[in-house]
Amino acid sequence: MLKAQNLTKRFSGLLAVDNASIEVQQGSITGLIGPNGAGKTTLFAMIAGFLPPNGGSVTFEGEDITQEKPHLRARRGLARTFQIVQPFAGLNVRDNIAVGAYLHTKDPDEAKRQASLTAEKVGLGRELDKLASGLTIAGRKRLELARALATRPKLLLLDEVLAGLNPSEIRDVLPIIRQIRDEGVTILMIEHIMQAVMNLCDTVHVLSQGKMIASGEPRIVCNDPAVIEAYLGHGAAERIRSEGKANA
Ligand SMILES: Nc1ncnc2c1ncn2[C@@H]1O[C@H](COP(=O)(O)OP(=O)(O)OP(=O)(O)O)[C@@H](O)[C@H]1O
Repeated sequence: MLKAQNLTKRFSGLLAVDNASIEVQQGSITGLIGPNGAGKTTLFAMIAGFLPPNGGSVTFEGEDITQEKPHLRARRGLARTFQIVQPFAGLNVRDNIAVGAYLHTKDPDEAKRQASLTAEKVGLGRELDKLASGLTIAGRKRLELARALATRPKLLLLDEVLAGLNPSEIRDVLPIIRQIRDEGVTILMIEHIMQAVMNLCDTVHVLSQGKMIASGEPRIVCNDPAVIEAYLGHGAAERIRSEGKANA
C-alpha cells in the first residue's frame, strides 16, 4: 500500500534519514522503532508530506506522491498524528474532531455527527462537550487519534500515541488501535513501548542513525544483535549472550 524508497533528509550538516526504505502492507499494523534521534519522526514527516526529502520517493497505492502537499495526501487517505499533541485548546472535543471530518464534508452538522461517532470509537463519547484543554494526557492522546480518524484514512501514521500513558491507560488503548485496523485502516506506528510493538505489530522496521538496520517479525527483530546494539551500545548483544550463559 505504501512504499517509501531510499528516502534521505539532511538538516544542514546532519543526515537525519539516510537512504531509508519502508513498505507497509494493506491491512497490517507495521511498527517503526529505533533509539532517540534515529530519524523516525523525520521519516514520518516525509511520508505524510510535511518535509520534502532530499532524495528518494514515496508511492501510495501505486502512485508517486513524493511531491504532493500533505492535504492532498490526506485526501488520498493518508493521515498522521503528532508526537506533541496539538489540539485546538479553546474548542471542545466534538469541534476538534470535526476539523478532521471537514475533509469530506462542508456541512457543519454532518461534520459534528461524524465527530461524535469517531469519539465513541476512541472512548471519548462522554467528553464531547469538554474543552480540549480540560482533557488529561490520556484524553488528549485519544483526541489526537480521533482527529486523524475523522479524516477517514486508509493509512494512519501514529507517532508515539502511547507515550506519556501509564500501563493501565496503555492497556486500554491497545484494543482501540487493533479495532481501528480490524475496521480496515492500515496502520504504521512509531512506538517506543516494546510491549505495544510486540502485542500489535505484524512487522517492525528499525531505524538507527538514519539508516534502516532491520525489518521483520517483532520477536525476531528484537533479538537481532544489530538492533540490540543500536539501543544498548556496541558490544551489548555479546554481553547479554554471555550473561545469559553465566546465569544458565
Ligand atoms: N527541523 C530540524 N532541524 C534540524 N535538525 C532536526 C530537525 N528535525 C529533526 N532534527 C534532527 O534530526 C535527527 C532525527 O530526529 P527525529 O526527531 O526524526 O528522530 P526520532 O527518531 O523521531 O527521535 P525521538 O524518538 O527522540 O522522537 C535528530 O538528530 C534531530 O535533532
